[in-house]
Amino acid sequence: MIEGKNLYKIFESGIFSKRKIVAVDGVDIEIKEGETLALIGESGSGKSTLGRMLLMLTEPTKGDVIFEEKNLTKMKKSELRKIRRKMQLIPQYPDTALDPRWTIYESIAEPLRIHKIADNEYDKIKELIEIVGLKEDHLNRFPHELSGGELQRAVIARAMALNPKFIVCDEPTSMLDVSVQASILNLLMELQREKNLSYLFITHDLEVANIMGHRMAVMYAGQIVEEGRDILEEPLHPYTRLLVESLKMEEEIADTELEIKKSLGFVEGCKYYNLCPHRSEKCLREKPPLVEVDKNRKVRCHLYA
Ligand SMILES: Nc1ncnc2c1ncn2[C@@H]1O[C@H](COP(=O)(O)OP(=O)(O)OP(=O)(O)O)[C@@H](O)[C@H]1O
Repeated sequence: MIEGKNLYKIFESGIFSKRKIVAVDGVDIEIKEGETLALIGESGSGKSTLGRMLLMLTEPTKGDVIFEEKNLTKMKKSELRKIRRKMQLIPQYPDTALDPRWTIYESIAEPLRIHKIADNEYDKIKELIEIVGLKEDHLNRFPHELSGGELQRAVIARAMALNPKFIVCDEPTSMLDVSVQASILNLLMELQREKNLSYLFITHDLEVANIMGHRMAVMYAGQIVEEGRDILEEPLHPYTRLLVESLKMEEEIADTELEIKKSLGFVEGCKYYNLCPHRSEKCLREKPPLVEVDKNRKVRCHLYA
């Protein structure tokens, strides 16, 4: 469905002495219909640049992008514009994807208007926000009046407006709380099942990559160093092995910290519990509220609650 062949992107920076940055260094990549390829790698390894090249938002320095058997790199701008509606981007920061001066309704309506779609615009938009789990009431709000999770749902609704076939999800949940993250990942998986979407899912989180990806590709310094299924169970490249080992170490550290906290009775309750001469059972179990003892003084202690 979409393929990148021998893709390179070389950026030039600096005004006087031009410095070349090889962001993507000869990548071959293929994503099939209904498939998610999870792309992992550290910051600066070229993941976003590769994603943007597949969408032709960043022009490749060299190489080809083939989408539904058409070579996008050889297309005229006018032809490309028609194809673009089938390819969308869900970015890391949902607030940058929506105009802060527009209501959510206007933001979702914009692509429909540009592509002159939907006679019954309101019904179409209402249907879209219901699909992503928002309510009609959200439509008249501005982006700053929505939570991070709601905002990302609105961005997904906008991306879905033109019935895309391929979506680059660029760290779509990394700015969200863990509980909200899970619901957005579930929504993306549901949409994929219903609409047979293909995703390039960019993340630096191995666990998220493992949940989302049918296959995984590991990127390092602009190159794909390992690709395939079950990579985390049996990593081959030394860099992938290092990533998997650090994940295991992080999990072990988190488990140990939790055990220590539990043994100290610190999981909930008062942070000063261990040292406090006035501690009680309640202090161990319940986090004390910050109470106003008089007009000029507040204290976080159960003795005053
Ligand atoms: N427009 C640009 N001009 C110059 N250099 C750029 C540009 N965009 C990206 N780069 C450089 O290309 C390299 C790859 O950047 P890219 O954003 O693709 O990495 P990434 O893996 O997505 O990182 P992150 O996870 O932090 O988003 C980096 O060295 C970056 O500084």
